Amino acid sequence: MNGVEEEGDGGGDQANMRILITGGAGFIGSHLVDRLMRNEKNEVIVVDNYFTGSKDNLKQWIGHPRFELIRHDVTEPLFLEVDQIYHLACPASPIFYKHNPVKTIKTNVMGTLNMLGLAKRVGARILLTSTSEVYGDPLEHPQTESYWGNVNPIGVRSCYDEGKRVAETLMFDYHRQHGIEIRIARIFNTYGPRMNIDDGRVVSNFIAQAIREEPLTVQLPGTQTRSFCYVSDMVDGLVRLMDGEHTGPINIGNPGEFTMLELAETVKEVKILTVENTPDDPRQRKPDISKANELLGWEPKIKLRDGVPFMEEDFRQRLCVPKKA
Ligand SMILES: NC(=O)c1ccc[n+]([C@@H]2O[C@H](COP(=O)([O-])OP(=O)(O)OC[C@H]3O[C@@H](n4cnc5c(N)ncnc54)[C@H](O)[C@@H]3O)[C@@H](O)[C@H]2O)c1
Ligand SMILES: O=c1ccn([C@@H]2O[C@H](COP(=O)(O)OP(=O)(O)O[C@H]3OC[C@@H](O)[C@H](O)[C@H]3O)[C@@H](O)[C@H]2O)c(=O)[nH]1
Repeated sequence: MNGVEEEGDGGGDQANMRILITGGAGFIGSHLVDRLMRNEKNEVIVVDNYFTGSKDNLKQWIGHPRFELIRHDVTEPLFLEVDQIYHLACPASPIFYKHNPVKTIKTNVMGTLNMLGLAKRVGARILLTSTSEVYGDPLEHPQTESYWGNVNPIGVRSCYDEGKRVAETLMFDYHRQHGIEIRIARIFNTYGPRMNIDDGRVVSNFIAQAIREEPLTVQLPGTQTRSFCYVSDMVDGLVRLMDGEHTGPINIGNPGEFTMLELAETVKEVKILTVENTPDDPRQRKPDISKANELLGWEPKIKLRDGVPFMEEDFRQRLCVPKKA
């Protein structure tokens, strides 16, 4: 995939696993589909409402006998027979999740409740893709899983970060009360091919702007930091977590930390335009990944400077802008 050699057999040692991926038409979800489909014992079902995802991301699998794609909104109940559920469905880019905050929190709360109900009915193991945003604007750095976070409960990001916090609570309550097998990944900023070109997240914005020869929009102050994980590393971490013995929550992310100004320089040395930021933007973010390392034997392999060119190549193809000789 995209110049990066992938590991593993697609996960799932057990014979003939039927695996549901909610949000599987999105960025991370579609790469997870590719990975799980490589194991011939896996049957993969994707449900997605196409809010931020696209059938195009799954075009190589449509019509495959072990693959099924269902248009469905996870805020509605779902009745299927599956062995594992990767529950990703939720808009992830701040511009999209703030666009309809009520729908975002419904997706996090009702969507997770519905998927837990499904897991309970059929005895499936369920993995939630939670987020580093549960740490809010963190007062501890780097962030370990034991940190409870610094989150504004009534801010414009709350539909997402508080939504994911409730989703984590629901996962643990179902686990304690009903014995459901749960896994929680706290994902840190992830990038790679297939991100929506107009997704609004910083890496996709900068790469699209550089290709279009537009100034890179660095939101003030520009010294805020993020840690960026390449998507193949992320998918590998998610599969290890699902197939391992630990509930989590476990941070999955790349600890390499960059300011937004440094990121702009990594993408390309072009003109930078500083623009206003939005409220409650976390000032710093970096995962402590000791737990993922010890419990899952996982660590990221792709450095930012190596991953960005794969994404640039994908964006150039989709924007039909070849690289200048
Ligand atoms: N990419 C990151 O940096 C990052 C970081 C932390 C957490 N996550 C989490 O990982 C998951 C996937 O993120 P992504 O980056 O691939 O985002 P994405 O927006 O590309 O994918 C989300 C998918 O969920 C679908 N979806 C949204 N609401 C739905 C609903 N109500 N019913 C059914 N489908 C719905 C969308 O159409 C899309 O296909 C999300 O849960 C996100 O919160 C991502
Ligand atoms: O064009 C841009 C876009 C964003 N930014 C800055 O880049 C930083 C990262 O912003 P993004 O929108 O990419 O993502 P955020 O880190 O704020 O949120 C993300 O966190 C983890 C996941 O849960 C989600 O994918 C998303 O909520 C912010 O400080 C933002 O101010 C820019 O400087 N310029």
